[in-house]
Amino acid sequence: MTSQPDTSQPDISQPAPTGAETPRRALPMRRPLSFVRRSNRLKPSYQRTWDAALGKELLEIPHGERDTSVAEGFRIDWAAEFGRSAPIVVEIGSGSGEAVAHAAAANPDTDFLAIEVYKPGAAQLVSRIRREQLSNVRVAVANAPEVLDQLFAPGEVAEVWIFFPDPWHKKKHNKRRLIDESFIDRVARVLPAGGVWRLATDWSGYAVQMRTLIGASARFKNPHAGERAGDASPLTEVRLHDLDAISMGKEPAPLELEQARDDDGGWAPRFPGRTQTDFETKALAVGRKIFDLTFIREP
Ligand SMILES: C[S@@+](CC[C@H](N)C(=O)[O-])C[C@H]1O[C@@H](n2cnc3c(N)ncnc32)[C@H](O)[C@@H]1O
Repeated sequence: MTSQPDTSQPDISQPAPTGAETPRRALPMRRPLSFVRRSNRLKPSYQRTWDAALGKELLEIPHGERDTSVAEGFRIDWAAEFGRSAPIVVEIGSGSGEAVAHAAAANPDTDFLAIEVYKPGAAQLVSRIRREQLSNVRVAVANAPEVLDQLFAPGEVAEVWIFFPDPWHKKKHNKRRLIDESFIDRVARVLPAGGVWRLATDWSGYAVQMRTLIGASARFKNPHAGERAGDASPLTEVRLHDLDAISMGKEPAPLELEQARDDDGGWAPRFPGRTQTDFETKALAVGRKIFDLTFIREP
């Protein structure tokens, strides 16, 4: 079902500028995509919903050279789009939108933008939004780094959520991971001081990468630094039994307690606003552990 990744894309490896004085800008550079291009074909019923929602719940985004890019100069006035001024939560990689739809229904005073490149997933979300008559969600089918750069002014987003980003767990694919230094700068730009970045992953290597990279950024603070360390850390448990290998049906190579012990911790408690998606349910069913992280934008 999957085709070869499109590598003819803008490189987004350069840090985006940050700070209240920083304007929006697009970065036409080269970097591997964090997603593999899959079939965009929709079932007829979803196609009908898609057509009806285009320009309404489904943002009509003019694309550049790729169908997932955002055309240079395209902007959205969010207050006009939602018909009000309310905090905006951006969920990146929404999949079929279980989490964002659930959160939008529970938080009618907050506006939500779901960003997803996979059209059939976005179509499911659009269908859900219409079925549940949620007026506070919009869907952007485009590459998330470009959406952040071009569609938001500095400090315009109250929270950024990324739950279960594609793990790209093979070493040779690690460079495709969405969360790297340049992406951290992008998120920092759109959040105001005190803004919140919530993440979750079921892949311990990616969890450590997030904890290390974002934790090292002067722009973010981990409000749970040092918490859930040692025996209380999910990382200790994963390493001790090599749960990642077991969950993939591979021969485990468990570590001795001394090497397995995660003395750093820093894991957040499960964010109560994050509903359990099918994706997480499947991960738990094969014995994977979930890592939650929260970071606060520093002034
Ligand atoms: C593993 S799925 C998780 C879906 C959902 N968050 C959940 O918990 O069920 C990751 C999603 O991120 C999307 N994605 C990956 N890179 C993206 C990007 N650069 N921009 C937008 N979506 C992206 C993928 O298409 C995929 O649907």
